[in-house]
Amino acid sequence: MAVNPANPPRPALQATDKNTFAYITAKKRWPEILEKVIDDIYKTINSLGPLEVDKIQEGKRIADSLTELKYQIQQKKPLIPIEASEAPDIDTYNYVLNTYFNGEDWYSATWLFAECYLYRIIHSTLAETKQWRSYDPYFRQKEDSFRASFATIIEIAKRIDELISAPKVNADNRDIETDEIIFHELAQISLWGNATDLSMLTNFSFDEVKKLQSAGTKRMEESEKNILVNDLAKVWEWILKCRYARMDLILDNAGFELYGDLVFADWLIQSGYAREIHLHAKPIPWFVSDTTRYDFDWLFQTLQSDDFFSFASELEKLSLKKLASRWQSYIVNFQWIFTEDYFWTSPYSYWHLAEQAPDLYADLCKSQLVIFKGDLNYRKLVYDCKWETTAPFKEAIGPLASAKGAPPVLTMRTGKSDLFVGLEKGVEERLNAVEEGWMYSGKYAVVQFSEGT
Ligand SMILES: O=P(O)(O)OC[C@H]1O[C@](O)(CO)[C@@H](O)[C@@H]1O
Repeated sequence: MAVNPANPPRPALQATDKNTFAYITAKKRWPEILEKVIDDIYKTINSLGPLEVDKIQEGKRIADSLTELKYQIQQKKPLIPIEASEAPDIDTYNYVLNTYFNGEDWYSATWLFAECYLYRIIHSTLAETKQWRSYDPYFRQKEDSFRASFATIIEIAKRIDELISAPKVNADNRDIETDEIIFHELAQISLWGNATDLSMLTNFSFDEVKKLQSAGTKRMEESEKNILVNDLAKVWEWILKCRYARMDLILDNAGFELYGDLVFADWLIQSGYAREIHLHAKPIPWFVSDTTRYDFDWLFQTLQSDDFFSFASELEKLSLKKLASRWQSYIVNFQWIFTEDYFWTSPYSYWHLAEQAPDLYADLCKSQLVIFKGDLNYRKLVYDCKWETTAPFKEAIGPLASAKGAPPVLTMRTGKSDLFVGLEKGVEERLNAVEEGWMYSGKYAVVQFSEGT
C-alpha cells in the first residue's frame, strides 16, 4: 500500500502508546493549552467596555466551544469533520479525516493528524465569528515571552553588530576561516532558539524561560555535545560552493526564535553568502507560538518602539532600532521575501509536498538551501513515525531527498517529540540509560543535511 497519512513508512506515532510524549501531549498538554486559550479569551472579555456586548457574548460562546473541545479530547470522542467555510484548507482537512481517520478518536488517529486538527479547529472556532475572526489567542503569551527575553535579545543584537562591522580580508573581501566560526555561532543561536517553544512552556514561569535562554547562550560553547548529529560543517562547504545563493527558511516560532533566525539571515545577507532569503510563515495561528505575518511585522515594530522594552537604556534601544531598520531594508530590497502557504498548516507530512503543493514545491526547488526550523517541521519531514533512531536521515525524508530535482534540505531542531533519526549506533541506548524523556526534553538537537538531487 502506498504511503499515506494513515500508513506512514513506519508505524505512526500515536497517543494510544502510553510511554510516549504523544500520550503526555494528548492527556496533559492539549487540555492545558486549551485552558490557556480560554483564559486568554476571558482576559480580553474582561478588558472590554460595557458597550461591546456583541463581542462579549460571542467571546463567551467561543470559550464554551473550547471548553467542549477539551471535554471531547478528555473523553476520547471521535474526530468529526470541521464545519465547511470559505477557508481554503477545510476541504483538505475533511478529506484526510474522512478518507484515513473515519471513526478514529483523539488518541487512535495518528498523533500528527490529531494535533494539526486540534490547532485547526481552535482557529475555526475563532475565525468563523464576527468579532473574533482575526484574534490570535496565543498572542499575549508570545508578547510576554518576548519581553521576558530582553537580556538575551540585547546580547545578541550587540554581537551581530560586532560581527557585521568586523574587518574582512582576502580577494573576495571575506575571511573564510572567521566566517566559518561566525556561521557556526549564528546557526546555533538560531537552533537553540527552538528550545523556547511556548507550546512546551505551559507550566514554565518567565524566569524559567530566561534561564533556558541564558543556558542557551552559555550552551553555545559546550552545546556541540548535545547536537547529536551535526552537519553544519557539510552545510558550510555547501554554502561556500553556492555563494550568493537563494535560501529559504521555513520558520517556526515567533518572538525569540524568530529573532535568532533573522539574526542568522541578516549575517547571511550581509556576508554575501545569500543573495535572497525567502521566509515562510504560517497563514494562521499555529501550535501556539508559530510565526504568522502579524508576528513578523510585530517584531519589527517592537524592536523599533521606545515603549516595549521601556526599561532598556537609550543605547540598547538604539541598537535594536538599527537592527530593525537594516532588516526593513532587506524587505524593501527584496533580499528577504516574506511568504505564507496553507500547506504549512495542513495535516500532511512533507513526503506529500510535491503532490499537495506543486507550486510551492517547484518554487522551493529553485533554492540552494531550504532550512526547516523546529520540531513540528522535523516531525513532518520524517512522517512522524517510529523510525529506528539509526535510520538514515535521507531515507526518513523520502522524496524530499530522493526525487529528481529535490532541493538541498537542512533541518535544525531541538528534540520535542519521540523522534530522532540518523543517530550513530549506541547513542539511543546510552541516553536511555541516563535520562528518561531525553528525546522530547528540548535539550538535545540535530542539524541534518541532504544535498538534494
Ligand atoms: O515549535 P516546534 O519546535 O515545532 O515544536 C512544536 C511542539 O509541538 C509538538 O510538535 C507537539 O506538541 C512538540 O513535539 C513540540 O513541542
